[in-house]
Amino acid sequence: MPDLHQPLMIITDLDGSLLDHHTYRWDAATEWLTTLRQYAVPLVICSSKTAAEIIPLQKRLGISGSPFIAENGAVVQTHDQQRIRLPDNTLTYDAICQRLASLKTAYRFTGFHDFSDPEVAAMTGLSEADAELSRQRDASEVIVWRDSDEAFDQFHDALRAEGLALTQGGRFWHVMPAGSGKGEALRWLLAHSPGEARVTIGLGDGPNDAPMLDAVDYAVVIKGYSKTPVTLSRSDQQQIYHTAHHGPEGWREGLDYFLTQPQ
Ligand SMILES: O=C(O)[C@@H](COP(=O)(O)O)O[C@H]1O[C@H](CO)[C@@H](O)[C@H](O)[C@H]1O
Repeated sequence: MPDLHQPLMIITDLDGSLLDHHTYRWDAATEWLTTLRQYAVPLVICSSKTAAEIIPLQKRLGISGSPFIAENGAVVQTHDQQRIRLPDNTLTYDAICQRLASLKTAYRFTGFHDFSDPEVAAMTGLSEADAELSRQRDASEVIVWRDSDEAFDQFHDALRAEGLALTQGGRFWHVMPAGSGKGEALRWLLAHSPGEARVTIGLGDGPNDAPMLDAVDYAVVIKGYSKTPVTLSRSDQQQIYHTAHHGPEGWREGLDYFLTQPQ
């Protein structure tokens, strides 16, 4: 079991994990946030939210300046505040939107690019100001699917042919460059982090968190609301914990499980 006296790193998803799925509050996690600060354990956000959303949130969480993973792994900000797009720093948001626009004649879907701030606010429960931050995307698009299941499979193939990948968050589908993802981004960030190797604990609730939860030493699968289960490829069951609670209560439960058990 990991313990607070060894070099640790916590990697966390936001919506439905550290943040409540509906209210975006994190009250149940505050005690652990204080403890992690006391022990100087880095807390790395790994979310499908944008950098524009994550930076003010880091400030409110007291972790400003920490590296983070945004847009499902298509964007990474390093310890020295360099922001890069993965996998190869080339595919911009505009380029992704252009490729998606070419598929709009064949399939029915709507992206954050096409919605207004009030529309995104109404779908998500974010304020209009926060919805605006969620629409400041650098390297991935969020979409609402409006076509049939059959068309969805063909759409997925068409995306692959365009060099794009698809993943599912708690609320939305996300289109990003092929080869990017939360797991790839975490591996990249760990490889580019200075200092000693750290034992990693990851927490997430959605199918898009699975690659991140496969890439950490200890995985907390937080009870989510998505109908799609979180399926991990790893088989080391002793290093995986499934919570009974949703959101920040589950987040607290997961850290309690791995960090407060007698050694
Ligand atoms: O797809 C979704 O359900 C969420 C998931 O975000 P996480 O990876 O769970 O932090 O992300 C989208 O919606 C959020 C609002 O509910 C926005 O804040 C994000 O920018 C957007 O990517």
